[in-house]
Amino acid sequence: MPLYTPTLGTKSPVLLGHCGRRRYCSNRFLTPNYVVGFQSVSLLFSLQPTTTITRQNTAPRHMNIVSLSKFNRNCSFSSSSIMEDQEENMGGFVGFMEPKYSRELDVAVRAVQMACFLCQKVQESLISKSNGQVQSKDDNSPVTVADWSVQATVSWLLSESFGSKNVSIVAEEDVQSLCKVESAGLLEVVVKTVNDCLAEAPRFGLQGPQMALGTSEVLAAIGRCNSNGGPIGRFWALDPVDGTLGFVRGDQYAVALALIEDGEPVLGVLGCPNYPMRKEWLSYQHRYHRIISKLTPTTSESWDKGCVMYARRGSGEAWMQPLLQGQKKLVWPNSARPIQVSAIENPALATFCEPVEKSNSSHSFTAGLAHSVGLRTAYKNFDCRKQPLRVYSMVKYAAIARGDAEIFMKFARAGYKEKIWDHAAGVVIIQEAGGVVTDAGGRQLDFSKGIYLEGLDRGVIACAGAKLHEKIIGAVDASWNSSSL
Ligand SMILES: Nc1ncnc2c1ncn2[C@@H]1O[C@H](COP(=O)(O)O)[C@@H](OP(=O)(O)O)[C@H]1O
Ligand SMILES: [Mg+2]
Repeated sequence: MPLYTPTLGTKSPVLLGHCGRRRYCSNRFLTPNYVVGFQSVSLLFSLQPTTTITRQNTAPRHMNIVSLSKFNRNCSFSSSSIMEDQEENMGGFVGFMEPKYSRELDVAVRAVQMACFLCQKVQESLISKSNGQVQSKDDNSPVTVADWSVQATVSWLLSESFGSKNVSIVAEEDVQSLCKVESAGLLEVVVKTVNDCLAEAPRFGLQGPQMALGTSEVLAAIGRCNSNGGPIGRFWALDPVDGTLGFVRGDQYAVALALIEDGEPVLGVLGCPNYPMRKEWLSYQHRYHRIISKLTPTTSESWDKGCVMYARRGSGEAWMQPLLQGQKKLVWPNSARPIQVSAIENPALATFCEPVEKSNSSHSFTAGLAHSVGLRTAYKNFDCRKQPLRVYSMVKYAAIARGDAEIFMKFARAGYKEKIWDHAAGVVIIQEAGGVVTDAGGRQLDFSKGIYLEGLDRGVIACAGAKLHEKIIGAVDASWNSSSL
């Protein structure tokens, strides 16, 4: 049986079990059925799957807590001993039983952590050097540096981890424009940015290159992301910097990575470097966050920490871990905690979010919907006008998954085709956190038709629960014909 060995440190895999929907082992989220796992695997095997031993706080440190309430048949077993520092919380996957895609999820989360680290550095220099005056993406601007560099870095890390022959990636940037003579300066900065980031790989539990990558290797890594997706086999969908406008404005943006197999997203990882811990701060500009952070003592839960959310299809769990700070080393599970959608079902109590730019989604149409179902809206900035929560990028998906908002709606202008990398990671995370994501016709988004969400009916609707979802779908049907969309 395959044995998953964590990439971090010299310690052995963890012996915690994962057992179906919402039964994860975590000190903070204990479920009733636990057994004590011992270093002796034969002893553990001798226990019946239904055996229940209540967890005792006095359990010796060399023991671990293993939930055997339901063995997942897809799991495999490892005979390795226990990591003490991983006892606290498993953060989504484990070594003792190895659910499918464990290794892919491990590498993806670490790679997104690194990508966020890279983006933070670029965004920081953007804000400090340009005083907010930044060029658009097409003009060899610093944001382009982040886009290219994240794509190269993630592509290189995935290829190193799984072998380039086994890795197929669909991503936003294509390599041609970077190969032009006039892009030589930009390419130089990208190569440096990628190497600076990859030099930190061991800190994130991944292997970096032995020598700095040359220009051709960086271009090759970017160029490898040329898959067209499709219905068969496995590919990664990457949006290196989602919410470009948010990024250049020093506001919200996300790094989104999903693994799609046979047309279905099976893993979703969303890095949200500016995701505030308080939802009210989502609609503030970055500069307000900076002021607030100076006034508010920084705690481990502070807004500027940023986070990575992730989920595996069918696990019934979604997780959030903070971004790695300073020079710290990523020790799994990196204080991960489970996240869940909000329990609010009453539209009058629900908050809805949507894109900041009305060119990306019709604000007037969603305002009509909000009114017709009686949605509450969030207060924006300091002016107390009632507004929905308008946030750049897939951070909106993150807000639903974490329970900070209940509804996300996007209705692009007619003719605009949504791309798979703008949704795949968020869909898995929301669904595993307990939410619902469909098009406005109530159908699952179709990730099997290439790079676009072909056949999307009108718009995307994500909700914390089925009741809210049903109401929104009904409201769309009722008002669509009279809309200008
Ligand atoms: N006219 C349009 N209508 C709808 N979506 C658009 C659009 N133009 C760009 N987008 C997509 O919307 C994403 C940003 O989402 P949001 O508006 O929610 O912040 C963009 O991602 P990138 O910023 O990665 O290009 C892009 O994929
Ligand atoms: Mg995008």
